[in-house]
Amino acid sequence: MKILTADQIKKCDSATIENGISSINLMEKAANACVDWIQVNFKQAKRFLIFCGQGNNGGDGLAIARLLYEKGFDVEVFIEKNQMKFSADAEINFKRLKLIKGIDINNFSDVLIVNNEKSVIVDALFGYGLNRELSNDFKNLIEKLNQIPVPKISIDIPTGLYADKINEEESAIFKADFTLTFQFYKRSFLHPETGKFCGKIEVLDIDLNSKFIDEVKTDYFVIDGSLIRKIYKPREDFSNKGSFGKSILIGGSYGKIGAVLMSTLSALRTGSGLTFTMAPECGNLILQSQVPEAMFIGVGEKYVDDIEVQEKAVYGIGPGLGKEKQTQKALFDFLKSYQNPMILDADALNILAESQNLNLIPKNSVITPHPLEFERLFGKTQNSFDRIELAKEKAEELQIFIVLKDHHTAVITPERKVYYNITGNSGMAKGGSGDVLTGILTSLISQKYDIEKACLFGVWLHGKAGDLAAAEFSEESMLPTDLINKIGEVFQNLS
Ligand SMILES: NC(=O)C1=CN([C@@H]2O[C@H](COP(=O)(O)OP(=O)(O)OC[C@H]3O[C@@H](n4cnc5c(N)ncnc54)[C@H](O)[C@@H]3O)[C@@H](O)[C@H]2O)[C@H](O)CC1
Ligand SMILES: [K+]
Repeated sequence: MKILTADQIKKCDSATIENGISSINLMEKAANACVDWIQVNFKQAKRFLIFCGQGNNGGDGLAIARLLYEKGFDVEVFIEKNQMKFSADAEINFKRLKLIKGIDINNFSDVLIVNNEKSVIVDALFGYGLNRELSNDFKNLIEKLNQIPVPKISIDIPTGLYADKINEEESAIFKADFTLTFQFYKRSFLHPETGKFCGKIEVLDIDLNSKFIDEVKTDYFVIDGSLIRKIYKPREDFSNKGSFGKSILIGGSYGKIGAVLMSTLSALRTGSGLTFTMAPECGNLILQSQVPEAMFIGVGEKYVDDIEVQEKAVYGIGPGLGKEKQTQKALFDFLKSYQNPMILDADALNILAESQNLNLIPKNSVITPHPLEFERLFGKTQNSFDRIELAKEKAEELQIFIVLKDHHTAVITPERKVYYNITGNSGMAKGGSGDVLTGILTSLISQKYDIEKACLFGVWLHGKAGDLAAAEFSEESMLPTDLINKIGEVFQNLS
């Protein structure tokens, strides 16, 4: 799914309106989509307190108020009465609302303490039109609303957030439990500093012009299920273990054998035909007993001191590797003698960061840093939006894929495209999750998935398996090994 800027969404609205539907009917459609969702998800609610701005986001709110009232809910509307300068469509909806006797129209300043547990606050103050910091009046209102302990729904965007950039520090932002957004994810929903205000996101289809959406150029995408269905290749009949590639997972050191073990198991569960673990001898017994399907290649006693080059294999290097001098030398010797794409993770990235010898990374390789590893490799940035911009530069310069791990992991391609993943949960923020991802990616690439597609599929699969593990064990209790055991269920649901 494409992600558009506020400016592009505005153009998309115009293209939709030019092609038949009037702007007031488009607003009605948007409001109806919200009300349909609210009716299903807030059946028990009695009273909706709807806060409306004067632009089209406010217009949506005014229409939602009318429609909810018609469905039998109690509705109170809050507006800025002292200075009413509605947009044309908001004005029409305001007039329609005034005709209804049963809806109280209050001033923002009339908001009282709401302690009715069946009340819901709806934020329709500003949407993608926000283009400067909020005035103090709005800031105070938002701070007051944020304190009220009832469920909160934002229409299109939580007020105070921009669609596509980060806020100034200390901005007031409405803290939603649910954001009902029209047609597209907005970039701000996907970054940690801003996304935490959105709660659960529901994308509501309002049939915006599909020709415009197909043709509009963007570097930013969300990885959704329909994209994955196009990427997934069911296994062919009449195949053998040689048909599904050879994965070699390199890592482990004394005390950190579990990391490479988890990568190995993940590669197997993702379908790798032949799977090897290249690790120090101290890991042999553990690996052979825990993962008998994998083959063991001993390189060193307590740490990796050599990397063997094998034909037609895909290498995933780094989990539990450590940074011993000999290990560093082994990695550099390997990178100097081997030019095929590989997956580099964890200590392999830390070793590269310390040497700053990043040109040794073979073209089309995949690196999987978390934000701190990214910083060690490429330097500090001010915030996560800047980090993505730097990643685009580096992916292009080095001609590699960067899988930037975060709450919403982003895949950045050498062509500077950015794909945000929306599967996964905070139960995956635990040591070992990254090792699992390395195994999954190595396995998919060894099965001849195109590298970009392997990255998109891999991060999505990882998150999806994590969601299944959280559903069974809770986010607190789920382990990376539970996630590995759910990979199969994700494949079952795909086929
Ligand atoms: N395709 C869709 O997504 C549809 C969206 N709809 C809704 O329309 C809003 C966008 O409406 P717009 O009138 O362009 O902007 P806002 O309501 O967000 O803002 C109004 C207006 O306010 C001014 N402004 C900007 N920043 C500030 C500020 N800090 N303080 C005061 N005033 C400010 C500026 O001039 C804005 O234009 C979208 O989010 C949807 O909710 C349609 O209803 C259906 C199709
Ligand atoms: K809003």
